[in-house]
Amino acid sequence: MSEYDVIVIGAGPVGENVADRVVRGGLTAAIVESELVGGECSYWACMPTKALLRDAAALRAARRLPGAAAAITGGLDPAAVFARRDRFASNWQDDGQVGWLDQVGISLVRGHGRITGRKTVTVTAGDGATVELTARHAVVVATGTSAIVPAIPGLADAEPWTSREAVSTSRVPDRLVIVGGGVVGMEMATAFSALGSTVTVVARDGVLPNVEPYAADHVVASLRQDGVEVLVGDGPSAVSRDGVVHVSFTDGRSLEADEILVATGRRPNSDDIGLDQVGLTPGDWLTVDDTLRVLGADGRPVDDGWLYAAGDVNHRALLTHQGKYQARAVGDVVVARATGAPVDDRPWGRHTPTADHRAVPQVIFTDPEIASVGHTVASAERAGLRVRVIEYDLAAVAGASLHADGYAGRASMLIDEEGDRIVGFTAVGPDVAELLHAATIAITAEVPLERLWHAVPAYPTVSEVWLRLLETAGL
Ligand SMILES: Cc1cc2nc3c(=O)[nH]c(=O)nc-3n(C[C@H](O)[C@H](O)[C@H](O)COP(=O)(O)OP(=O)(O)OC[C@H]3O[C@@H](n4cnc5c(N)ncnc54)[C@H](O)[C@@H]3O)c2cc1C
Ligand SMILES: NC(=O)c1ccc[n+]([C@@H]2O[C@H](COP(=O)([O-])OP(=O)(O)OC[C@H]3O[C@@H](n4cnc5c(N)ncnc54)[C@H](O)[C@@H]3O)[C@@H](O)[C@H]2O)c1
Repeated sequence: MSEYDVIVIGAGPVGENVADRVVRGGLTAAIVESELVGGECSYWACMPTKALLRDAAALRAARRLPGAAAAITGGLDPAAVFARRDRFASNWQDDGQVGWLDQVGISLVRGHGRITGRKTVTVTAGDGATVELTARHAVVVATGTSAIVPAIPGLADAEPWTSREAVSTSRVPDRLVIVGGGVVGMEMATAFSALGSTVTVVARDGVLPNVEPYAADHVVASLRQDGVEVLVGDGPSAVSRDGVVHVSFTDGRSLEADEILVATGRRPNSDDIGLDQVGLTPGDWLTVDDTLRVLGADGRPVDDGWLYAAGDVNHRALLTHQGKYQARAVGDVVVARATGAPVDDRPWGRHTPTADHRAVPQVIFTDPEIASVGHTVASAERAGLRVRVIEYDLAAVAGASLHADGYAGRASMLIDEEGDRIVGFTAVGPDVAELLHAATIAITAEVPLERLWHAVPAYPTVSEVWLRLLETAGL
């Protein structure tokens, strides 16, 4: 049996950052990992997907400028794209990250972790050997999520790709069907269409339902222009594979493909981590309080509050940067509670990841990109906020028209009618990703509009849209 101050289950980006903060705070930490240190993000999600998308984005950017376009003599080289992707996925080897754990003094225990008692985690290694770890102060669950494969007749037997297979393949299928019009589905449609696949997206419930509809419309129009078929409103009723994949729909239509990718959302990796030991239901998302202590059915921290959950598994925001923000807060609060230092759990306090509720930034790396933070019109309505919507055509911004010929895009901001502060921002257009952090700062810092008026965007940059939005708002 080994004893540590803190045990973290899951060495994805979130678990690694929790352990790092704990060790920086002077405590000892062990991290348990059943696959690769670095988690989904490093090997099968953020990094490799963005590597798959980046070459095509650079090529499109050059094609939008006549002089640069004249220099392009060939198309995308899939083998070179896959080779660069392999580098960004560290060739699915975790020695680099293991070396970092060692360097900062975090103990790695390889194997599957399960809670087997109060502050106790039993780790089962690949060869079946077990080791029992106990925590003096806290156990933090950071086990992430896995792809959902929906119960469509024949789908599982047809051995569909999930995001893992799509992201790690070195093969471009001639015809690719993507089930799901969410973020994974639309990014992969963008990537594989550029790599040369004929892509059909089956977006039963619409495309990118959580962003402003105008932004999703821009992406759909652009994908359709590139030959991607986007089917909205119907889902597959049956799937089979006999060399090729056959997809049937409820209205009698059917289509054939060489590969099928399921991108229909995520489920928490919580089915086999011993949740029953603390009175919770295996397979559920973990509900947490504002310092990320796991809550029981009675709404109170389970046991006496030694169990925490951070990252995807608590379902607050399924994004790496937001999970790492939670990790910094939870690592620090565990140290504070262990050492008797003050806990700052007020909204926006040091130990409270309040931005999860107010200002979650996201970039969707489609063509065009979508950058958003805070509320959309729909989410503001659901939250009962009265907002004023200000929109502006990005094509009318000097910096945007210089950036690319035929620049098409749009930006909007939502102003809280009562507070006169921005509570939401969305932009869609080529290379809007880097516009986002200004909006994130404006929202988290609750900058009054009359002060924002003095933040002058440089000319001629795409950021000049800020000035245009403020002018449109009447300032
Ligand atoms: C295709 C795709 C693209 C994405 N792109 C982006 C993006 O561009 N930007 C962004 O911000 N987010 C992106 N995301 C989301 C991002 O990947 C997740 O938000 C992030 O990985 C969550 O980190 P995590 O540490 O909570 O979980 P994970 O990264 O899933 O890590 C959890 C770790 O826990 C381990 N584990 C699980 N159970 C156990 C156990 N019982 N014992 C031991 N170890 C265990 C797992 O093996 C894994 O290593 C993307 C997701 C997908 C699917
Ligand atoms: N750039 C980024 O930030 C980025 C990139 C990829 C993923 N992610 C994160 O990963 C998470 C998971 O993404 P995702 O796209 O897997 O999930 P998602 O929940 O965003 O989208 C899944 C979509 O599949 C649809 N769907 C479900 N069942 C279906 C069926 N039977 N037939 C057809 N459609 C069906 C849903 O209506 C939904 O629109 C997201 O929450 C996102 O935040 C982020």
